[in-house]
Amino acid sequence: MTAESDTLITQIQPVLTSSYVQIEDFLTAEEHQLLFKYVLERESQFVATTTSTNEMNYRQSKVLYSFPEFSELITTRIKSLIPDVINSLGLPSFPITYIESQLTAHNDGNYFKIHNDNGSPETSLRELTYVYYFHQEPKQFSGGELLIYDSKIINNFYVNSESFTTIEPRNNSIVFFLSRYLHEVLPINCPSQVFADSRFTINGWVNRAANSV
Ligand SMILES: O=C(O)CCC(=O)C(=O)O
Ligand SMILES: [Fe+2]
Repeated sequence: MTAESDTLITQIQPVLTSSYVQIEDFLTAEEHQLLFKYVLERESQFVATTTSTNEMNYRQSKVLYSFPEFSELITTRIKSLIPDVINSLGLPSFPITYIESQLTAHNDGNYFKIHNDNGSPETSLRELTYVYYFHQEPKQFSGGELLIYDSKIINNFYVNSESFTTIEPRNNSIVFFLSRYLHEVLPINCPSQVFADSRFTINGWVNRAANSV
């Protein structure tokens, strides 16, 4: 196919607007405080993140993969919100098998470039992405907005359109969106570079049953 016909196809595809839900006050003040303390005590257990494609310079942040004391609380609460979230996003309901979770810290200069969350065989059952944001008050970083791109379908693939929605990583809020949406985390500016001043998240994926569509 020529570059010219490529351009033509790009131009005629309709833009599919991405939708998302952001819910404030996801944890109680006490839970939020306990979580923050828990994270600070485990700084040494955080490791550098990688991506499933192992591409260089695609993602920079730290992650804690095991935090049973909180992952249980978070996933239980997410399960109770799912019917409302699915409704708000205008999705048909789907059978949920399991919910993944990880805990990340973005500090000065960290970022996550444009990607989707279910593009490989191991991740193809991820239907919904959630991101719970928490940080120290007053906030000690700027940047780190989440951009969710609108889509177009080209040659049977979802690709990002140029338009996007900017989401503020608001303390104690949780965001839900479709895992297939292209999204990115803009670079964080955290002048102190102190771990406690990071942009923290508990984020993960709601997986559907293998035989559901
Ligand atoms: O931290 C965020 O806002 C999004 C993180 C993300 O896209 C991911 O972990 O896949
Ligand atoms: Fe993502």
